[in-house]
Amino acid sequence: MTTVTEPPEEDGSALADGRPAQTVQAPEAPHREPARSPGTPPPAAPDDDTDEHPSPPGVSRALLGSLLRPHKWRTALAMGVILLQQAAVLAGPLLVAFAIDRAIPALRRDDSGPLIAVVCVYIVCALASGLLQALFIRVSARVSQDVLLDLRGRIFRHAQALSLDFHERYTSGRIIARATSDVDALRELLSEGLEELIQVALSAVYISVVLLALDWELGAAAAASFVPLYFIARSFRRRTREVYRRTRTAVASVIVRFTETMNGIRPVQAFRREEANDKEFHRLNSAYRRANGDSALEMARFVVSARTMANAVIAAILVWGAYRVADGGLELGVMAAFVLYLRRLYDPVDRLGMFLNSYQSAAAALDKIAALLANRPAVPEPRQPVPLPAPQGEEPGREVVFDGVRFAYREGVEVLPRFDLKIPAGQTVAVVGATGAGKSTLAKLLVRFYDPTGGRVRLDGVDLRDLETPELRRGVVMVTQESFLFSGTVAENIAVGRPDATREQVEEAARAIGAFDFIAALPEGFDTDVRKRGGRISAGQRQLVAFARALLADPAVLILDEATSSLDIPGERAVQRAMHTVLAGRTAVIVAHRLSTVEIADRVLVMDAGRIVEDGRPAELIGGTGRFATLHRAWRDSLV
Ligand SMILES: Nc1ncnc2c1ncn2[C@@H]1O[C@H](COP(=O)(O)OP(=O)(O)OP(=O)(O)O)[C@@H](O)[C@H]1O
Repeated sequence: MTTVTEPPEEDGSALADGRPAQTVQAPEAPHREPARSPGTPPPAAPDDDTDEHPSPPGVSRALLGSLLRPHKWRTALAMGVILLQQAAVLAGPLLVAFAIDRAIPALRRDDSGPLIAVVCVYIVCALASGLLQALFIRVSARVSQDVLLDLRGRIFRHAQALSLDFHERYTSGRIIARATSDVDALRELLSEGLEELIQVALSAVYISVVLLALDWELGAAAAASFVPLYFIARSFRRRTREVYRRTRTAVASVIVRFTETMNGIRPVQAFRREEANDKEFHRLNSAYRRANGDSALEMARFVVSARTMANAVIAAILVWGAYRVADGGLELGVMAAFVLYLRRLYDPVDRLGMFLNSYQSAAAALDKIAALLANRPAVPEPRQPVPLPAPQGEEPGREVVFDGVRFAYREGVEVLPRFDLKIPAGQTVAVVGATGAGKSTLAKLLVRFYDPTGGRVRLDGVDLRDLETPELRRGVVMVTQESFLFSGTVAENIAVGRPDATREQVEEAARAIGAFDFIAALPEGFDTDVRKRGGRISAGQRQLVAFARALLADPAVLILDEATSSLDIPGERAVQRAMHTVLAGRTAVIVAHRLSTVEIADRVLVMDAGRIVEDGRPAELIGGTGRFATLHRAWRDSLV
């Protein structure tokens, strides 16, 4: 890869043993950055946070069901509690009616018993309502927190297990958006919205029953007013579906741009991209604001229509009720209770609006999350795994064969038209060629980041597709050009290659590679945290740590996607020596950028447009008249 990529800052990822773990280092940066000016974050995603596989109808619901199912008893308990709580709250107006129509006349007859009784019941109801509300909040909060914990875990595990192919198109910013702002939208629904809905729905049912019991004619008129309210809510839901989707997409774009700019902060500053990035960020941020504004406008419309309708109903019932009281057909206390209940019936209209707001937002978010979770790894686990044959001899190396391999990243654009290659066990092959010739693609197929579109890649005769991931991971290891450090200590970073390694083995690997001395000189030696001050190590030292990792992993096949960043001469020598150690006895493929590296190879392959155009021992090719000889001569002349 000849594009000069900045060695990335160490990621914050904790040491994790996830797929694709065939690398002892992180997989390559999620997206290649082909033809774009340096410092510009990738053009992907900002306006197109559309999922290639939108979740089919019902998938979001199924996801929600699967999240709630394990908590069905606690959910039922929360429902029971809120039912009782609402009963306690709604007893209030009934008690007022009783006090007016029964207790006060009784007091006039010097009988204070009913008033004392009604006051006692009122106090008990108020206390019970408070306690039950607290219990409901506790139970429902636990359910919602558990659901969110589960969901965040699913997103993380799933994204980590998806193949490189997925990560190259989805971008890490979008995954972060799914796991943060989308999960947050669901949290709002679960922790606040659902409580609102349950309270609104229950109080509507209770109040309707009480109203019907108080006076069935007025009650029926009040209940009938739900019909237009239902239609108003339905039309709000329909109209706003698109607006809320737009909001989710817009917030994802903002997060994507933010994370990508910060990840590439060095080229951004080096190429003075700040102003251009500012403008672009402002555009995306404004789109987010517009989308939020649109949803707030729709909310306002809903609340105004629902409130107007509710007030019209209350006014009509007041007039009708007043006539009936005047006629003596209705007691004044009943009329007062009726109006109080009616107020309570329509007061939650705003809360219904809040619920619909969080519901729409959560539905759009859940849709996005479900679409992400619907992605299947492009390199699936084998149905009937085949074990690798027992190693022949002492050396770890195994034979690698590319057998009629064809490969295309995109349909119709073949990068490897037909590729045949046999690498005997223990051989070190250096692959050279112009940029875009297909060298890294070859490496990616060998580590099974992708499966070939035709033909097969075999390791000791076994198709890579038939190998279980742990076996493939043990057998083939790739050291990518970014010497990636996970957060943790230097020792932990080396042990990524073999998590069960002892401290002695870790130190032994470092010693063999020639990294022991500089690690021992760090403030806390092998226990130095690579992300803390003093733990920062140079690019060459990172490469040595990466080699120690690979040595400890002890794979049969090692792929080195060589770094292009130039090291100083002593640094380069140290890396070369380490390379000798780590390659000994293994089958190795080096995507070589330094011609000095080629000299340590047993064989050189010159690639052009996905084909091998020269193949031979370094000395043979250098002595010949082909492309490699020309290239080598030019390099040697440049050294003089
Ligand atoms: N993820 C991808 N999606 C689509 N096309 C890709 C992808 N990765 C590589 N390509 C294309 O495949 C071809 C081979 O790329 P590859 O990275 O294998 O070349 P390379 O020889 O390693 O080049 P370089 O030395 O510049 O890294 C190029 O045309 C490249 O644009």
